[in-house]
Amino acid sequence: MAQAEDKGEENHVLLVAFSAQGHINPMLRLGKRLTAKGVHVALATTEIARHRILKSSSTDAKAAYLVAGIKLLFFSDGLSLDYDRKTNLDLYMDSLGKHGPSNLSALIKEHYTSPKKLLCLVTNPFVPWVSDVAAEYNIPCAMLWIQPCALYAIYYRCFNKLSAFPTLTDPDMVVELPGLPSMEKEDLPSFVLPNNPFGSFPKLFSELFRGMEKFKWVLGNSFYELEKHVIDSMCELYPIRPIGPLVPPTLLGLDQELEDASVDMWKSDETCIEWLTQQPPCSVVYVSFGSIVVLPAKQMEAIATALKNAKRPFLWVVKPPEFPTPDGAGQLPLGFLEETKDQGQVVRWSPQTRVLSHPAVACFITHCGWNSMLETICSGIPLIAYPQWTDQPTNAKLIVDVFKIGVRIKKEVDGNMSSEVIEKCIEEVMVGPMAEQLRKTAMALKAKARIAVQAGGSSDENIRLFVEEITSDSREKDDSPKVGNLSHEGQDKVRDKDV
Ligand SMILES: O=c1ccn([C@@H]2O[C@H](COP(=O)(O)OP(=O)(O)O)[C@@H](O)[C@H]2O)c(=O)[nH]1
Ligand SMILES: O=C(/C=C/c1ccccc1)O[C@@H]1O[C@H](CO)[C@@H](O)[C@H](O)[C@H]1O
Repeated sequence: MAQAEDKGEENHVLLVAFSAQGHINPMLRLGKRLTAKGVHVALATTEIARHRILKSSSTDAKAAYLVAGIKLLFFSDGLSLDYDRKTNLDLYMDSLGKHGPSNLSALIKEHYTSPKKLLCLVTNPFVPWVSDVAAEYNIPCAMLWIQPCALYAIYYRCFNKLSAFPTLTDPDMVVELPGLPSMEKEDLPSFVLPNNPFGSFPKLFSELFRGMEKFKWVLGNSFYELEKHVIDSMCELYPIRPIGPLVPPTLLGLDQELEDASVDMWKSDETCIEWLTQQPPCSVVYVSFGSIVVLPAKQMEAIATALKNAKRPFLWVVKPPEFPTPDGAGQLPLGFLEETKDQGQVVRWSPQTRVLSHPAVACFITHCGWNSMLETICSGIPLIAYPQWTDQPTNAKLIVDVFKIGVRIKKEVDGNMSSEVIEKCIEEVMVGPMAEQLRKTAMALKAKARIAVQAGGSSDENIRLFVEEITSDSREKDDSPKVGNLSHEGQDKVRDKDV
């Protein structure tokens, strides 16, 4: 097994990621941007990720430990590999918070001849305790915020009690925050609502956002031109430096960088690319709810009926639930595959970034996971939002009212979606003046994303600044938070490159 021994070299950064598909990959892509600037990078995550990566046979054993020059290291979250973490979320987060720090600390001792060789640790929001491990070794700590900067601003204000949020006595209040549109309760992240059933997340975020001084840098997986108002709104509080979008280089037109830094936790079904190639340009409705969401049977039925009635080619990712339940959640309605065999394809896991950038794909029905959204923005196609939990409701609000690149499936009063509403949304984004406008806006955002990551673009400049600061000798002399963005002057220069 390859190990992250430092072989006496200087300039190491250790990234620490929560073990989820949508958390590890943006961290790896940040790692790749750092290695490109001469930094040695390793990524530590929990054993459950190793287990999943090895099980997905598209990743061979060797690749499971080395990705685009980044070494992967694993530590235990204190639970057995077959434990149902998703159903017992609070217990999982508790165990990770209890066992993670000492196990990560042991990993650092084991893999680095001297922790002093580490320029910094970079963590993400679900493992905020990494900053305490960094402090134990006197290493500075950065956080990669892996959701929109809007979510960073909302949580910061909510958990520092800087603005009013819904309560049990006033559950329907409208939230007004600088740099963001007015938000009703269905637009807010589920973790700030009084009926949120997962107590571990408000506890985790409360500790994180009240102790932000532990992070010398906050980097964001977004780009300035996408979220400028909300990014600017955080300048006076605790600034966030956007360095994204952290998506595969092929989606960004970075042709000189062919290799992506990512892992697959499930084996993707490549046959759908062949199928897409047989479809007319801009005709296919792509549907996926990401790696975690499992839709109730009733909602699966509504989507199935809408796709059938829309009479358009579709590609639907139906990922079998890890722990199936007798109520049919996450399962296709009986007979659907047979009835639609000439109309569409169903796969268990798709090569999503290749799908989104395929000329046959017209739009994406999505749960609004932030990685999926960034990948779609970089592909320049419109979205149909059907958010479920966590950041997704706010991401849906951004799609419709801020980025203006999609529509949202409105829920019925019982909280379900009707097949008629889904079908209407499909028509809205496929044909007519609204569809045309959405597509135009989506293409313009795609162009802005590309400019942000190119040499001299806003995100590239923020990465350059970060590397300059972590590698400069200032560590001993200056421990103050380096949380500022580019100077306004610098930001203005970058802004002038707006398309
Ligand atoms: O069939 C699929 C579905 C999803 N993904 C990838 O899985 C990630 C999902 O992350 P996201 O933040 O969108 O949602 P999550 O799965 O974390 O809820 C994205 O990078 C997708 O490209 C994929 O490769 N194939
Ligand atoms: O937030 C998660 C994963 C949560 C999880 C998984 C397993 C057990 C407990 C919790 O994943 C997604 O991350 C994306 C980036 O933060 C986000 O945009 C998506 O909405 C999440 O689904």
